[in-house]
Amino acid sequence: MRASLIQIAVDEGESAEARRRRAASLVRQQAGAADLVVLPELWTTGAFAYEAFAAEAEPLEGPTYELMAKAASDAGVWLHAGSIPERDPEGPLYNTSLVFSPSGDLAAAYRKIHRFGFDQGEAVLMGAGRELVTVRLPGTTLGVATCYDLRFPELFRGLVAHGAETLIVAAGWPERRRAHWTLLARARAVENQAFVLACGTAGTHAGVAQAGHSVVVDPWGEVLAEAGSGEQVLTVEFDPARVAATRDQFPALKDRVLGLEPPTGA
Ligand SMILES: O=C(O)CCC(=O)C(=O)O
Repeated sequence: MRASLIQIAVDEGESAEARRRRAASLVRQQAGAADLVVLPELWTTGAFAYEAFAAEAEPLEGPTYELMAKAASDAGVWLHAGSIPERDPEGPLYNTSLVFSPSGDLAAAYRKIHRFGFDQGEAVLMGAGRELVTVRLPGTTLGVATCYDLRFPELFRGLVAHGAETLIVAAGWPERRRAHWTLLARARAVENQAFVLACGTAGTHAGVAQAGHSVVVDPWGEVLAEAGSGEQVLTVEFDPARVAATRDQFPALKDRVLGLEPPTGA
C-alpha cells in the first residue's frame, strides 16, 4: 500500500477557498502514486485560528466535502481529507474528519473526541465527539484520530479493539511541542503494534508555528518516513500484513489485563 501525507502549509496570506482548491489539486496529483491520501487537521482555517472557526464552519456536506469527494474519485484514492470545522444544524461546531472512498463516497466522518485548549480555544468553541471511527479498506482497517487525541492511549486501544491496524492522526501540532509529536506517534505504534500515519500542517497561523514533521511509523516503532517543517507531500510504501506478523511474533497485545481491582486500604 502506498500512502501520501499532504503536509499543507496554512498561512493567513491564503484564503480558505484558495487553500481548498490547492489541496484538491494536490490530492489529484497523487493519482497513480498513492492508494491512500491524508490531509491534516483544520487545514482550511488552521487549528489555532479560533476566530475563524465559526466564520469558516460548513455543514458536513459543504464546500470542502464536495471538492474532496470529487478529488478522491478523480484520483481514484482513499482520501482522509483531514478535518473541517463542521456546523451541525442542531448542535455546536465539531472538528470533523472526512474519509472518502475512491469512488468519492463518504466512508466515515469522525468528530474529534479530545478537544484542545483546556478552558479556551477549541475546548470551548467546539463540541466533543463520542464515537470511535474505523474504516475498512482492502488490506487494512484504518483507525481515525485527530491531533490532541494522540495524547490519549485509551482511544487508540479502543480503535485496535475494533480492528484498527493503520492509525491515522490528522493534526495541526505546534512546533514548540514537536518532540512530543514524534515520541507519541512512535509510542502509539509500538504499544498497539500498528502503523501510524501522522499528518500535520506546515506554516504559521494565529502566531503559532506549526511543527510539520509528518511521520509514518511501522508496528515495531521504526520511522519509515518523516517530513521536514515546510509544505511537503510525504509518500511511503508499507505492507499492512506486517501488523498481523508483528502481533503474531511478539504477542504483547494478548497479555493485556483488563478490569483490574481498585486499590484497597487507606
Ligand atoms: O497536544 C498538543 O500539544 C497539541 C494539540 C493540538 O494542537 C490540537 O489538538 O489542536
